[in-house]
Amino acid sequence: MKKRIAILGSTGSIGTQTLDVIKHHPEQFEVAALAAGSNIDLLESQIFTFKPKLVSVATKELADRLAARIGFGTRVVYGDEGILEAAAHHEADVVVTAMVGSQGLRPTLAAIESGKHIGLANKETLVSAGHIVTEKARKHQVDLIPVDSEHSAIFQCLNGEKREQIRKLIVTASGGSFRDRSRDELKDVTVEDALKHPNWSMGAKITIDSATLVNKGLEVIEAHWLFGIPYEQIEVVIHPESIIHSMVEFQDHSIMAQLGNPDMRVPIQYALTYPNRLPSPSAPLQFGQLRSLNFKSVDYDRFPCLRWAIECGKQGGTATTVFNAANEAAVGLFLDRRISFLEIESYIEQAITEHHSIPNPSLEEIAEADRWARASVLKWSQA
Ligand SMILES: NC(=O)C1=CN([C@@H]2O[C@H](COP(=O)(O)OP(=O)(O)OC[C@H]3O[C@@H](n4cnc5c(N)ncnc54)[C@H](OP(=O)(O)O)[C@@H]3O)[C@@H](O)[C@H]2O)C=CC1
Ligand SMILES: CC(=O)[C@@H](O)[C@H](O)COP(=O)(O)O
Ligand SMILES: [Mn+2]
Repeated sequence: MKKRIAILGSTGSIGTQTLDVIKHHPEQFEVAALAAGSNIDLLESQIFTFKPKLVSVATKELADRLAARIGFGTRVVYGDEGILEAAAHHEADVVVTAMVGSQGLRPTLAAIESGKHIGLANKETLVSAGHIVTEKARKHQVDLIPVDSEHSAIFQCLNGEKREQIRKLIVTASGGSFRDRSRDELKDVTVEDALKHPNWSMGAKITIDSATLVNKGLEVIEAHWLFGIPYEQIEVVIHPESIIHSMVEFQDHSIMAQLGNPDMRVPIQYALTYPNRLPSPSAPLQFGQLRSLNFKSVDYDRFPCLRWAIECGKQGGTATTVFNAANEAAVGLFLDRRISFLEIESYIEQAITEHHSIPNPSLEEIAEADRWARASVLKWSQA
């Protein structure tokens, strides 16, 4: 029987690559539901190709325009309710969370409550509310299968290993668009400069996060929640080639690594086929053409956001919620060219400094902390 997939964020980088994987294995997968924001042109062609039962878009106006263009086979819904409906669609077995930001939290929880296994790309949900998401997944007995390349690598390295025998997780970082620039050289960098990731082609927000190393901070927190490993046992190492996607060191100092070309279709496909594997549309790694693999330790003064993320993770409660929301707000302002690149860091620092973390927060407390951080960053940027 085919596995039925719902994708939240089908028109983005992860969403389109998920559909590419599905297209390569029509005998294995079918699409039950898609949710997008406002790119209804692309969504229309996805509906034509994959024939989902339900699609969701951001607004009623977009839904009406889309419904007028397509036939009757696909129901069109919209807004917050629409995406929740897509997340909980009765014909979906696996939901791929490929939206950006903590707005993915409620749909992810809705999918878990409906018993769907999660292909988790939307790392911000775990950063914002890791204890709630993981506890709900445990209660509903659903798998949180990582899509993020580092976490997929760790997940693959851990196959069959005992958690208590892990010495540490080693998360690799490319260093992002500005890895060869000093802090002084970062003052006047442009949005275009920041969007040039050395190895990966990704959506705008995560590409900026890579440049500040916020992405690596989010990933350390994500690893903590996904694998239940204390922060003290998670190390970040700079690996400029992005060929080793991450590693696990065991008690006996043996290290397992997962390697491959930087192509997200590999971890996406593994999340869909787990525990099995299928041939991949990605290009295989050619060792003969690899010149070298390099590593160096992180300079936490050069990249303070990574240090703050780990500190917030150790603090727990709403500290990571605020770290994440302040970053989302600041990156949005940077992409809109309303603040400079280095101001992203300043606003994150201000937000985590002013916030008093609430331990073991409820969903409402998380929503309130998230709102506070966004509103504060906006206010500070206008002062
Ligand atoms: N890109 C990558 O390689 C990787 C991404 N990730 C994570 O995956 C997630 C997605 O990233 P990425 O694919 O790069 O992001 P993109 O910006 O490329 O895509 C975001 C998607 O979310 C959709 N969206 C936006 N607003 C809404 C809304 N209100 N309701 C429903 N859908 C909405 C967009 O729709 P539309 O365009 O139609 O408005 C789009 O489909 C992020 O959490 C990121 O950190 C993790 C590892 C790698
Ligand atoms: C593809 C992926 O998983 C991204 O999160 C990627 O890891 C970004 O690379 P860096 O954050 O290491 O620059
Ligand atoms: Mn990653």
